[in-house]
Amino acid sequence: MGKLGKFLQTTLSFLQRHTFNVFLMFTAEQLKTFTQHIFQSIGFSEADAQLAAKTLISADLRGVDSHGIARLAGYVRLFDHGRLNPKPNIRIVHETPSTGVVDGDAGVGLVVGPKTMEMVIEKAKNVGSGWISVQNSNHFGIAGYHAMLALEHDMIGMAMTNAAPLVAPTFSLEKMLGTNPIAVAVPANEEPAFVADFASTAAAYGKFEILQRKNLPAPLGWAQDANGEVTTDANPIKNGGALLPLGSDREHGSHKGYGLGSIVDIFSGVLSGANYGPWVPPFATAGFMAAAEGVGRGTGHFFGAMRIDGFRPADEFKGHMDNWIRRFRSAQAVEGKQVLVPGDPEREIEAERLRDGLDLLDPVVKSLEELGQRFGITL
Ligand SMILES: NC(=O)c1ccc[n+]([C@@H]2O[C@H](COP(=O)([O-])OP(=O)(O)OC[C@H]3O[C@@H](n4cnc5c(N)ncnc54)[C@H](O)[C@@H]3O)[C@@H](O)[C@H]2O)c1
Ligand SMILES: O=C(O)C[C@H](O)C(=O)O
Repeated sequence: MGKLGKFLQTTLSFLQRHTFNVFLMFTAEQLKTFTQHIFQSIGFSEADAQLAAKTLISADLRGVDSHGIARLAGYVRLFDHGRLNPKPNIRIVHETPSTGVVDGDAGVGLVVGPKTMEMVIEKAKNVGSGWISVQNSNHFGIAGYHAMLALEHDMIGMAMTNAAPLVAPTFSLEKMLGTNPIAVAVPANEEPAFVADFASTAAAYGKFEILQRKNLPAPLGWAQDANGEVTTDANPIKNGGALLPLGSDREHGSHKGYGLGSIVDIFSGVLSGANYGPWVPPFATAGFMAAAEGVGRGTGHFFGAMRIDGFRPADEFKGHMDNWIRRFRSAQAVEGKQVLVPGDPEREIEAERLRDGLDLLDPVVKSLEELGQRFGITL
């Protein structure tokens, strides 16, 4: 199709959406194809664009709306600012049989992550476990996607990353850490896997972005203002404030969230030679693109895989995981509630969204339409 044809198609789709308001449900496949084409438009190979799209849309499918296609424009902004290499040479630069450092060559973490997971899984196959710290990467989306890649190999998977400094450690007025998530995926047999995947802060920054899109305040305990006082500001960073570690304040255990976020930062940044703490380059948050002078290279991640049969026969372990999961789910619950196991909510949403498609908020659709117009791609 010529440029004019593409322009007309994109414009028609825009008019249809806004005139009849009928196209707000999307299938995951539709979003994946659109995302792949956008990544190809900025120079990704077809295979890398496909992989990046699969990683990104896994968030939308799992109900993690903060970290899916809503962030696509952000990744393109990284490219526009010269921070994202569309054709990276992702390679091990230092290793032992079980450990190593990968240089992400300024690629997107959505691709660096799964490729590094393949390397840790290979190491685990050979020597029982594999651990790789990554330097010179960019934002990798949801940590859970990467950790879960180990499951089909009867391995426990782990993934973590450091991120833009938006978080004030306990008693700090300065933003020193990212929202630094941790994911651990553990296989079971009859039951679906245990997948814990969360930021080391009271909430991921993406949850603030959702509140901003909906024009809603933030719950108390998520952020502090410029003076270190509690705030319900859904845009605390713009106004000089900061996000709070898991626990929110010292009395409720923020020192532990601060500790967890620091462990992630040290494993991902200091161990690999990436930037760490306040030097981690910003992601795509509007207005925070300029990278502070670095102490390392790019953003850092940390990945691990452990072979279950390095500990005990895999079937025996997975049988006990089934038992663990069932017992926790059947714990007596408070009125009107049910005890869940990490991974349960996302799996339920994924089944629904695969069946019914998924809805996107208007500002997200608008950002996709703008990308579509720019690159002549129809959503
Ligand atoms: N790439 C980055 O820089 C970055 C930074 C921060 C967060 N993230 C991602 O953002 C996403 C959201 O993070 P978050 O901190 O907002 O997560 P969250 O607070 O929504 O917690 C999600 C986790 O809690 C579990 N869960 C939810 N309800 C539960 C219940 N009742 N019982 C037991 N478990 C339950 C879920 O299964 C999941 O493991 C994650 O996927 C994370 O990896 C990425
Ligand atoms: O947005 C970031 O800088 C990090 C992360 O994706 C988050 O939502 O907390």
